[in-house]
Amino acid sequence: MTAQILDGKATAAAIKSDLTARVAALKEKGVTPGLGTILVGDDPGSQKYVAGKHRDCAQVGIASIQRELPGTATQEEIEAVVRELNEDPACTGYIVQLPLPKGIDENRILELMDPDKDADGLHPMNLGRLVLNEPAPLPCTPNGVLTLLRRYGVEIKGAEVVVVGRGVTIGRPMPLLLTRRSENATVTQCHTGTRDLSAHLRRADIIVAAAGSAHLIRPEDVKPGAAVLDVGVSRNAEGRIVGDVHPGVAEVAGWISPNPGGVGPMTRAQLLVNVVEAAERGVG
Ligand SMILES: Nc1nc(=O)c2c([nH]1)NC[C@@H]1CN(c3ccc(C(=O)N[C@@H](CCC(=O)O)C(=O)O)cc3)C=[N+]21
Repeated sequence: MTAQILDGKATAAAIKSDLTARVAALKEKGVTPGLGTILVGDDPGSQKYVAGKHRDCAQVGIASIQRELPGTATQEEIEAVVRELNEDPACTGYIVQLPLPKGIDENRILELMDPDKDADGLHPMNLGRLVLNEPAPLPCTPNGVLTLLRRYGVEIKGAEVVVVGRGVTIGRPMPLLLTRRSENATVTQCHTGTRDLSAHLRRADIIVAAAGSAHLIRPEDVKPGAAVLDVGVSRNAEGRIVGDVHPGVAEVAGWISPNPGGVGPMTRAQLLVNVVEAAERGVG
């Protein structure tokens, strides 16, 4: 058996085409959504991701606001740019590209953001709203995973889901999304302190691998027919992306998300969704 591909690139393209029409409708009402990005330092990976986000914006008609600071920027200098975007009416949503340089208090920066302009869904107010089941912009990567599963008809209701990882962007919010009444999955969260990871994985109908550990998920760990989402990003000696999922898993799984071409493009698409929804709330 060879797994069906959960094609994030194609799904993101479909989402962007839907958003293009919604942005055009907003513009007719006199509202142009604008995505801001704050990038600190010159990490080539971060530069590439941010450039991709602005390319997406151009495709769907969202205005781009780019702020770049040197890696030597102080806490106060970054906070001044956050305040500026909070005040800027042309900026309807923005992100602070993570990670920030060593010595910068990341959480303080996030807390300073206007939660209504939080395009990532990572502001503590919005994470709190998610816990409380209140409407909030959803964290982009977990929401991208969910959208991909829905798009391909993977049964989530009643499914045993294993989330591997407990990072703030994926591991921690993912179970919150999956256990809402609208999803009704049963979730096990595994991490580096898990005693027998394979035992948990082998029972899973859906695996969300967000550990950042190259080829952690091996074919013998996967129940035949399971859906496997590869969220991890490591790089090999040549600088190529290596995911958390061993290539042999494709022979066992029922569905698999490629990496690259899976969850990454979905993350970017959900970011645009958050920006457009925030602008629509402003209009409606
Ligand atoms: N505030 C903040 N928000 C983020 O959403 C955020 C962040 N900080 N910091 C870093 C991570 C990483 N991230 C990715 C987004 C898209 C791809 C993506 O589109 N990847 C392509 C390939 C890109 C390549 O070839 O390098 C793919 O998977 O097909 C990857 C990674 C968002 N992040």
